[in-house]
Amino acid sequence: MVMATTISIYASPPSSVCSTPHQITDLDLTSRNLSTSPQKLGGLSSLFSGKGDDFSSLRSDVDYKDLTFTTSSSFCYSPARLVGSSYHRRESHQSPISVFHGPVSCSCSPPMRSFHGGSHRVGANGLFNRFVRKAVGSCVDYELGSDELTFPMEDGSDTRQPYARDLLRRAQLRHKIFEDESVIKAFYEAEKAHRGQMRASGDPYLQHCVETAMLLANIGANSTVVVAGLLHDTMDDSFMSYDYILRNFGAGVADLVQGVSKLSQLSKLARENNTACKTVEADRLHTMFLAMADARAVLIKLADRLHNMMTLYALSPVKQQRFAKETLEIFAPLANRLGISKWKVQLENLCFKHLYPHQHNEMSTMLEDSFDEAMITSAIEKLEQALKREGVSYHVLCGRHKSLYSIYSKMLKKKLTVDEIHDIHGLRLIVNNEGDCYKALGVVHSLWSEVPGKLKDYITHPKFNGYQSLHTVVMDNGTVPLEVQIRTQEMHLQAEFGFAAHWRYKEGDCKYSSFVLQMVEWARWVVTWHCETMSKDRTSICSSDSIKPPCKFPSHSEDCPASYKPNSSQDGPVYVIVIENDKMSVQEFPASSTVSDLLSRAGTGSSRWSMYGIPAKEELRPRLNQKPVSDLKWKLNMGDVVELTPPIPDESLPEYREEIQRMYDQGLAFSRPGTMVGWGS
Ligand SMILES: Nc1nc2c(ncn2[C@@H]2O[C@H](COP(=O)(O)OP(=O)(O)OP(=O)(O)O)[C@@H](O)[C@H]2O)c(=O)[nH]1
Ligand SMILES: Nc1ncnc2c1ncn2[C@@H]1O[C@H](COP(=O)(O)OP(=O)(O)OP(=O)(O)O)[C@@H](O)[C@H]1O
Repeated sequence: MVMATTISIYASPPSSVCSTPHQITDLDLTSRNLSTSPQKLGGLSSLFSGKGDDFSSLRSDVDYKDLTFTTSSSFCYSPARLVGSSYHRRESHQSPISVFHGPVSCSCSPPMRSFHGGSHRVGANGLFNRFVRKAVGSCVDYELGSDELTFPMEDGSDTRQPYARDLLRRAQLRHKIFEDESVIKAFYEAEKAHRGQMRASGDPYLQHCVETAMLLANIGANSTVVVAGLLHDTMDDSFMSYDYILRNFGAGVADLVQGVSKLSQLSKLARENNTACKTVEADRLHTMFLAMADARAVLIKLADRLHNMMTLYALSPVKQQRFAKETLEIFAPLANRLGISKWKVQLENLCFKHLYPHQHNEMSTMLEDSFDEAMITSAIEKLEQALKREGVSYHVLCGRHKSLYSIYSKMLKKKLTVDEIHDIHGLRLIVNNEGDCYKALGVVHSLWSEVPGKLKDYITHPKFNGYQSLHTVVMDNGTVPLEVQIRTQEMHLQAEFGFAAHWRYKEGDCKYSSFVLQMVEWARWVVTWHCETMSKDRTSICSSDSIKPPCKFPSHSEDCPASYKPNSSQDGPVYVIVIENDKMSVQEFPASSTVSDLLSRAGTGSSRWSMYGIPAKEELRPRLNQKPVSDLKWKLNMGDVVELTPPIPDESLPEYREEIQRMYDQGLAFSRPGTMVGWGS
């Protein structure tokens, strides 16, 4: 739920605070934090003032407020930084009215013509599409080649769809990017594409598109990503084609929408097969998602999933469970890898609530009083003043509440009671140099009493992975433990992007090949680059050699080892989805493997040769991305889907023949004389 904080000019994100005298340079696209920055906020400030539907049990649950890019999840406050900051500019775009909650009012609802539920893909069958288009009365024919927009752009002139105008106006009040010409154009295209479609919640489908785009806008995504966010479902759930999007919005947007569509298909496949419950395969899926699509497509998919999770109540309990499981296993870790910990926290807490309602309730009740935002903000103020008094300057001072799910996981993992978790409240201080780390530690210990045995000096004794920081736990008001982490900017960047990166620390990095590590690093940079903080802060970030990206951003040089591009030649493995006997698996193959290599691994291992002179396994009749494979030397690419159809056993052949004959006869009976129906097309 949303918490009001007196000091947050970030319109009070839920559970964190932050103060930065100079400039926030970290790239943690995180969550619920409070921070203070005397000079400039590097973090985003675009905020929602709305809040999650029924997530009121705890403030650590979803709220739509900020998705700050600031140092790990922070509430930021500082009088100085208000002046001329980008923050200020953005804040003026905030509105107290949420576009997200509650259905669009009845008076302006779109016409109901719902055919939602199936996915009618474009291009697979033109005849079929035209038929369905007619049948469902879709008002748009995307294959006609019209580049013209069929909606009036002028405000007020689109009298046909007042609900849409209303939705757009509300979105514009919340974020300036919705006034961008390309975004308005995309909005109306999405409206046209989804007209008449409703969500299970009863809301117009368009609302989901806007909410997805809004989530993206709030983490600072640029207009290309926001436009693609608005159109993200058009290829799957309407008849808009890749070419149409290309003509109207350019290749950048069309590729992103196609990327999201592919991710949606894979995710559906994985969900139906419960693939993600196997750790190894879930891990391959994360990697595959990042590798096969532009990292920004993953970002859009994550926003889409986050909004779907926020409205999960509208689905049946069975579906709720399925979505929540997949989200916890695939999407929350992806958000973590991309450094968007605000989304990760929201996704995890929502999954927690749906998958373990009993434990969630218990923890919510137990921690209701502990999640005291005022405590963090006052601790920050206290430390800020003391640092000023002692002449210790700093970059960032921020705080956060540990999320409900993170507390629960830590209790399980370390077999602790809630009272034994000392970092439910945490502060992080980023200073200029090592000497200041120790000075600041002295200041902290002079303000609060130290909990014996909890001081850790990872600066003098770095962790094996290179992680450096000072940690201490002190007692606030003599009763509440407060963890304080103190580090330099370089140490912080190492902790976010280097070998000691937080996602690896959380996941345990030993299992990753350098390929995966490079890819995640690249994806994080891409995502960050396309969001606001990165473009502002890259100079200072790149000043540290240890975490310097291998070449100049945004584009890597051709020979850069970290320049992962989908389908480019890579030494790393490829992950391929194999569907055999109706079972899906995610398999790893060395780079440059072929369909033939896959076949040699598949099946039950018959080594006999068929009458055509190819091994019997080729009788598995492989289909690659839905097309029969004609050349077994075809190279496998990341994210390929290979279906293997087992040979028809000899004894079943007569039965099959009879069945085919029956279908054939029926087909002829229903068709016009001389026309073949269903066969040979
Ligand atoms: N990025 C990153 N953060 C780390 C790493 N190690 C520790 N941290 C951070 O530091 C916090 C405390 O770590 P430690 O002081 O080592 O504490 P611990 O031994 O894990 O046990 P607790 O005191 O129960 O948290 C963690 O919760 C992380 O936020 C690391 O390798 N990488
Ligand atoms: N003391 C702190 N002050 C500010 N931010 C913190 C602090 N400790 C962790 N964070 C940040 O909060 C986010 C959520 O971390 P979370 O509480 O889930 O795990 P953790 O504390 O890092 O690890 P663990 O649960 O293993 O102790 C991360 O971005 C992390 O960097």
